Amino acid sequence: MSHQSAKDFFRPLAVGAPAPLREIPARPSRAIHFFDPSNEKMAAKIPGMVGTVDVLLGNLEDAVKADNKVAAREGLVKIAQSTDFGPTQLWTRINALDSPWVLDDLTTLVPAIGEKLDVIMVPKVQGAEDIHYVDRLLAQLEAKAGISRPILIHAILETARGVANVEEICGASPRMQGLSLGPADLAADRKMKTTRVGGGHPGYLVREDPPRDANGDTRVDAQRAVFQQDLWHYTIAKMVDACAMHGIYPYYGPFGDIADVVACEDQFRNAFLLGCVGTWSLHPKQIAIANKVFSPSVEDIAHARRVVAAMGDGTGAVMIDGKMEDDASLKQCLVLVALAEQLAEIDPELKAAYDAIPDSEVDA
Ligand SMILES: CC(=O)SCCNC(=O)CCNC(=O)[C@H](O)C(C)(C)COP(=O)(O)OP(=O)(O)OC[C@H]1O[C@@H](n2cnc3c(N)ncnc32)[C@H](O)[C@@H]1OP(=O)(O)O
Ligand SMILES: O=CC(=O)O
Ligand SMILES: [Mg+2]
Repeated sequence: MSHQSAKDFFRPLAVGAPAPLREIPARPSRAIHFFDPSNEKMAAKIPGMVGTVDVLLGNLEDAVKADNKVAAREGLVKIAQSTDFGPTQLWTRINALDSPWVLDDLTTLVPAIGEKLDVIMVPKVQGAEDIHYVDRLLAQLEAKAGISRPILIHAILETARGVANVEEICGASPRMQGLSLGPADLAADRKMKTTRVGGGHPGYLVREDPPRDANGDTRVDAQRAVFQQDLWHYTIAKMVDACAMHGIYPYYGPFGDIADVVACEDQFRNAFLLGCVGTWSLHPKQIAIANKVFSPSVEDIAHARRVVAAMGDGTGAVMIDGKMEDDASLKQCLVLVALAEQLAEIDPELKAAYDAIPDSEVDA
C-alpha cells in the first residue's frame, strides 16, 4: 500500500483546481431529500421545496430507470441552472463507479452546474481507491471549468468491503464530507436474509427467559416478552466512530416503509442518539420527521443550558436533580447547545422554541 505524505494531502490534485478545505463545514443537513430529476411531476416540485429542507439531492443512481439515466442527468442540470437554492444545499447521487453512466454524470455535471453543487454522493464505495479516483477526476474537471471551491464527496456505506474499510474511506481525501448507511445494498452484499429498505425486522429479537413451574422446571412454551433488536446498530456505530475520528459527518440512509411514519421516526432517532447528524428523506412526508428528530428537543436544551450554567469554568462536579454532572456530561451538553445554535440560525421556529426556554429552567 502506498502512503501519501502529509504535506501533499491538502494540495490540489490538478493544476488550477481550488484548494482543498482544511475543515468540513458543519452545515445543517437533517434531511437529504431525494428526487428523481427524470420524473417530471417530482422535478416540478423541487423549486418550491427550497427553504423547506436542508438538502435537495438529485438522484441519478438506483430508483432511476436505466432508460431514464440521461433524462435524469439532463433534468438535474436544468433544475440546477434555473433554481436559486438560497440556504438549501444541492447534492447529487451519481451512478456507481463501475456503471456505464458515471463518467458522463461527472463530465456533464461539473462544467454545467459545478458551482452550485455542494456535495457529490458516491454509491457502493469499496475502499480508498474509489475516493482517490473521484477526487482526481473532480480536481481535473474543476480546474477545466474554473470552479471556485472544491465539490465535496459523500460515500454510501453499502458493501461489506466498504464497512471493513470504513476508516480509510473517511480519511481518503480532504473532500470527504460524510458517510450514509445504505442498508438495502448492504443487506444484499452481506447476504443478510431480509427484503427491506432499512428499518428493523420482527425476526431479529431477544426473548425473555422462560419462567419455572412449581417443580423448578423451565416452561419454554410459556408466554414470554420479546424485544425486537436493531439490525443496523453495529454498522451505524462503526460509521459514527470512523466519521468522528476524521472530522466528517455520519448519516442514516433510507427508510423504505413510507407509510410507517412511527417506525421511521424510531430508526431516525436511534441514529441521532448514536451521533448521526441527519438522514435521507425519500418522500416529502419524511422531511418533517427528519427535521424533528435531528433537532435537539427543547427539554434537552433546557437541561443542557442548566448544566452549562451550573458548571461555571467547566471543571469539577455538581448535583442537578439528583444526578452527578461533571466535565464529561458538560461536553455532551455543549454538543447539543452548539447544534441548537446552528439550527436556530436557519430555522425561525426552532429559534423561537429555544428562545422561549425560561431563565428559571436554566439558572442553577
Ligand atoms: C435504496 C435506495 O437507494 S433509496 C434512494 C432511492 N430511492 C428514491 O430516491 C425514491 C424517491 N421517492 C420516490 O420515488 C417516491 O416517493 C415513491 C416511489 C417512494 C412514492 O411515490 P408516489 O407513489 O408517487 O408517492 P405519493 O403518491 O405519496 O406522492 C405524493 C406526491 O408527492 C410527490 N412526491 C413523491 N415523492 C417525492 C419526492 N421524493 N420528492 C418530491 N415529490 C415527491 C408525488 O409526485 C406526488 O405528487 P402529487 O400530489 O402532485 O401527485
Ligand atoms: O442506497 C441505499 C441503500 O440502502 O442501498
Ligand atoms: Mg444503495
